[in-house]
Amino acid sequence: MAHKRDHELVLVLDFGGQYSKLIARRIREGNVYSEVVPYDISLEKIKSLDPIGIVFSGGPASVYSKDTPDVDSEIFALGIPILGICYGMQLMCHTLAGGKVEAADEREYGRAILKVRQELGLLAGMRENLECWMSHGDRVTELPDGFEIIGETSNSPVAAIGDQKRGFYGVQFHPEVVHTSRGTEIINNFLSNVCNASGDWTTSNFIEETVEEIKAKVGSKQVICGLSGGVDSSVAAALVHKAIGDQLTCIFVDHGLLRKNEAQEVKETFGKEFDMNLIAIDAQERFLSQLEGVADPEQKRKVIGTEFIRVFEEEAKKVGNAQYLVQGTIYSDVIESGGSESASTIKSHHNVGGLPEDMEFKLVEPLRELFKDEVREVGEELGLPEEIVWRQPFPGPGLGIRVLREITPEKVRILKEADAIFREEIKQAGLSRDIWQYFAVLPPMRSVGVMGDERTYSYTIGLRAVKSKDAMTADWAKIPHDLLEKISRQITNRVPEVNRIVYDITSKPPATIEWE
Ligand SMILES: Nc1ncnc2c1ncn2[C@@H]1O[C@H](COP(=O)(O)OP(=O)(O)OP(=O)(O)O)[C@@H](O)[C@H]1O
Ligand SMILES: O=c1[nH]c(=O)c2[nH+]cn([C@@H]3O[C@H](COP(=O)(O)O)[C@@H](O)[C@H]3O)c2[nH]1
Ligand SMILES: NC(=O)CC[C@H](N)C(=O)O
Ligand SMILES: [Mg+2]
Repeated sequence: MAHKRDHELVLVLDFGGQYSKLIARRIREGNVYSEVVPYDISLEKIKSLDPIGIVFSGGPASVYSKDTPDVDSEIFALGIPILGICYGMQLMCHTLAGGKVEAADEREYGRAILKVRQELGLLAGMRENLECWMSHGDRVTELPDGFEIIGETSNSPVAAIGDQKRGFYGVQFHPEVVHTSRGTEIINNFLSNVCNASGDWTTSNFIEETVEEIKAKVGSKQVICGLSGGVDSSVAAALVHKAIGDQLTCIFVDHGLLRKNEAQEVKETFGKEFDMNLIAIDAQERFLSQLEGVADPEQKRKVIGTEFIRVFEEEAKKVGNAQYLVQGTIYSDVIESGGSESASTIKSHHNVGGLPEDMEFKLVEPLRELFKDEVREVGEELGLPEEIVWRQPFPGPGLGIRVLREITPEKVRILKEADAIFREEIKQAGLSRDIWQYFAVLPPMRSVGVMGDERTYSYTIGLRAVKSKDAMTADWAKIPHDLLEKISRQITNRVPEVNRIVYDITSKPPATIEWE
């Protein structure tokens, strides 16, 4: 996004955090323009941009290690308010006189309860305890001069700090994620109480601008789109179709790793709802043969990413040698694939980090900067049907990353059956809109059981169900025990290869939503 000169600006310095972009989004939602910039941006550049506030993001490094991302200490002399989040707070304490950061005895991931000690600055107006989301292994043990503690959790005595005079604040938790209750208010407090922002920014019209950009980019050329039936590629296809109409051909690939009956359902829905060219490809055999013997999760993702592109290349030749490929890539795919300079690779999403190096397509990814909930808003505004907009996310590599380790046709078949039963039960219980994503996984293990007085040595199925909004953080869904019991009974009765069911009760972080 171009710098909007005439508006107030808050800069987010990116230390490689998973949520850096989310911080900027929250600030813009608070009506102040914000941009993410690399942490090593020069002081001169900062001065020339004249921000009203600066945020230091989180990041994977530890401030006390060697060669970690840091800042020029002069940044604290510019007279600009600063908010440090997680690594950002630790860096502030490590750099300013008097502060100290050490590895914590106990690491802290997921939910924590913040006790507000002082309703000051960031925490103004927040008397009661707040639910907040943590993801750290280091902690601040000594405060820099001038700072005081304004909030604590049971594991982090220094969970929120401030130096009111200089307008410096720090939080160990992440106010930018939806799982931190009142996180938005904390960010708004920083903007209005600390930076004295007037709030002169409004989000511009995404659809109109994007349609114009697509037209300008592809002109009269032929374009293909990888269409999965999921929200992201449907919204991307609808946007591109709005821009260039019949120049677009959508390609749906059945790689043999789809859910039970999915290929049929996607073809039907799209035939009915969309007036677009659609080609369906049966590529089951080629994907499964490429995946034979591949067990490493990252390797599997790369094999799948490459094979997708090979199929698209073949099809592109048949539709006027199309050189543009539309993908429904969204921001979480990008950041998890290690999409910023100092960010870790969490997993290579097939459509970003899993792409082959020799790919020649020019990519058209109109949703690359958006989060899932924003994509859904755009989908609704474009008038896409509810069953598409609110479809639960399904990863491009499909069951390929839910059969853990090596994939065999038998394992895919077992997982398909168990997963279909789980989804059917959730739907029947009326919970499908309540739970964000729910599915079964097949771990690479067997265990002993007894069925009809006979010993069994069979597969375990893991059930995963989470609540989320944007996939950046997630909490496990509290499915009623009697429903879990029914699901367990149904799966073990109806899928003979399975004798044990486990339910995943980890949040993200520390886990991710998928198991691979
Ligand atoms: N079976 C498929 N056939 C063709 N393209 C696919 C397929 N699966 C994934 N893709 C491409 O990869 C992109 C990323 O997949 P991803 O699953 O994240 O998105 P989606 O399927 O569009 O949405 P959702 O996250 O809701 O499932 C898709 O937007 C699409 O362009
Ligand atoms: O298109 C995709 N290609 C992939 O390679 C991929 N991996 C995970 N996902 C989906 O992304 C969201 C976040 O997943 P994780 O918490 O497992 O990282 C969840 O909604 C996942 O289902 C993928 N989508
Ligand atoms: N999320 C973060 O910014 C983590 C900071 C640091 N790596 C820690 O573990 O404490
Ligand atoms: Mg999908």
